[in-house]
Amino acid sequence: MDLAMPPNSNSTPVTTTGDDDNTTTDFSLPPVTLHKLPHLSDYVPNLTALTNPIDRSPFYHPSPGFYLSTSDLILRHILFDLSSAAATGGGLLAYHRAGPRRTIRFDPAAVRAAIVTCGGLCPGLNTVIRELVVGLWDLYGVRQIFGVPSGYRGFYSMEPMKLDPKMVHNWHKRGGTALATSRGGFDLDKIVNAIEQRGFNQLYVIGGDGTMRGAVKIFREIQQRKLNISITGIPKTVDNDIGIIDRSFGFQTAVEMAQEAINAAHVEAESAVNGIGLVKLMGRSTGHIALHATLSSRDVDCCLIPENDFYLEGKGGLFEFLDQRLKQNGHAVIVVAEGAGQDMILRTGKQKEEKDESGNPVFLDVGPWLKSELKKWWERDHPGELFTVKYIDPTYMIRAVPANATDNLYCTLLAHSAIHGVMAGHTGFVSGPINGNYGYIPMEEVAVARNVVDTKDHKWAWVRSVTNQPDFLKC
Ligand SMILES: Nc1ncnc2c1ncn2[C@@H]1O[C@H](COP(=O)(O)OP(=O)(O)OP(=O)(O)O)[C@@H](O)[C@H]1O
Ligand SMILES: O=P(O)(O)OC[C@H]1O[C@](O)(CO)[C@@H](O)[C@@H]1O
Ligand SMILES: [Mg+2]
Repeated sequence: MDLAMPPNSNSTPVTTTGDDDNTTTDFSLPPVTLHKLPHLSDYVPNLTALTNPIDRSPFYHPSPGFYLSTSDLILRHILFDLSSAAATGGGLLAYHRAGPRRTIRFDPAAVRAAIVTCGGLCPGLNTVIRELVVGLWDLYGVRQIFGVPSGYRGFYSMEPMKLDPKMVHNWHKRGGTALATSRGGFDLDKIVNAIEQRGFNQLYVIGGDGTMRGAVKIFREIQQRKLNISITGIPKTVDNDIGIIDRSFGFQTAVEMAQEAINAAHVEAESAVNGIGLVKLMGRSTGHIALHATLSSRDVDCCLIPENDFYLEGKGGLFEFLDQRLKQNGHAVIVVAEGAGQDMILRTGKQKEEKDESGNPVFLDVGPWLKSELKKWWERDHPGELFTVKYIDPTYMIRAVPANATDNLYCTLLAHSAIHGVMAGHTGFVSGPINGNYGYIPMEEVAVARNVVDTKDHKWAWVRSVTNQPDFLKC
């Protein structure tokens, strides 16, 4: 296929030569729409402008092209069917690329950076903290770096911890977050007042969707008060439920850990007569961990996720399927994400209303419920026949471990991207990989973008073809 793209054109004509018959067809590429990236200069007059100290780094020796400018972009979608107007109808969306800028807007000697971790654990949290500290220190010469303990509430209720490279040296080898984390405790006024009182002017907020919604509020309040404070979000969620970015850090590590649980469930199930191995995995409202662990393991007979309702009884139901599987193979492995099947679990009115401290709905435990339903079914339909369900709940084990090698490298790139953007004066943004390259995405967009499993796309079809499980669509 030939592509002809004249520069400086709003709507870009493209000529494609047919693969089969050499015919040419003319299409046109729509204009690029660039997402505006907030900058301190939007509301702070007379900002400092300094040459990037990386210029003097003995390690980097910046060559032409090392520094990125506002004209360096990443397209949000890189795959198009040019013949479909809908594919490109709204224009091509683009983000600014992440990386060092020639001019920085903070004097490193005047920087007081604060790092906070919020929400649940995720492999790699400590690596991100470590790399923020080491990156600020080594790349930019920042010396005043603080950890805010225990999530958002720590801003106004606890003393910050002074951090330096020596202190964080081994943190990437530890699971959890050395700063501690929490849910709830978001009090906007108290938080921004504390930030002002402590003199923090760079905020690195590591967390999931809830954290990003909170960070947007802090960002708006900072703008409202016209403060020379830059805030950036580093997306963290073991569930991989944050949208726009390719995937969240720690997710691959969690999937690897999940596979170990599936292996154990498979061994247990195989070694019993009519054995079922049941594994519950994390995934409050998305089934990415369950899906990816199922695809990589290949030992799973049925994968149940929140995005795909299932039912137990009758034609096309789980019990009918398991009956067949046990007859064929003598064993079966089920993986269930924690948010799946919630509608089927009986709960009191009070339980329906229950929320955690951050306002997330509290789910009933689908694992023990399903185990008990399986047992009831077998006793009813196969009285006297041998049957075993081995239930494994590795929920917290998969997120409490240190990051694997891939996630560790990813965490470093995320941290460095965040630092470069903040030092350049950007604010209200999130760093993350988009189609394999790192970009800056307005925080407001990330806070509302969700990444759920699309049960109509090829990946879910792949799961179904690997497991041969029912589609659970009642006819
Ligand atoms: N809408 C919101 N406005 C302000 N703060 C919020 C909002 N939603 C959540 N938060 C705060 O963000 C923090 C983390 O939120 P939450 O517990 O939902 O975890 P998360 O960031 O989504 O991470 P994860 O889901 O991976 O555990 C909490 O302190 C919570 O109070
Ligand atoms: O028990 P905690 O710490 O509230 O966290 C549980 C939740 O955190 C997550 O790991 C991330 O949101 C979910 O999968 C899970 O529902
Ligand atoms: Mg969340």
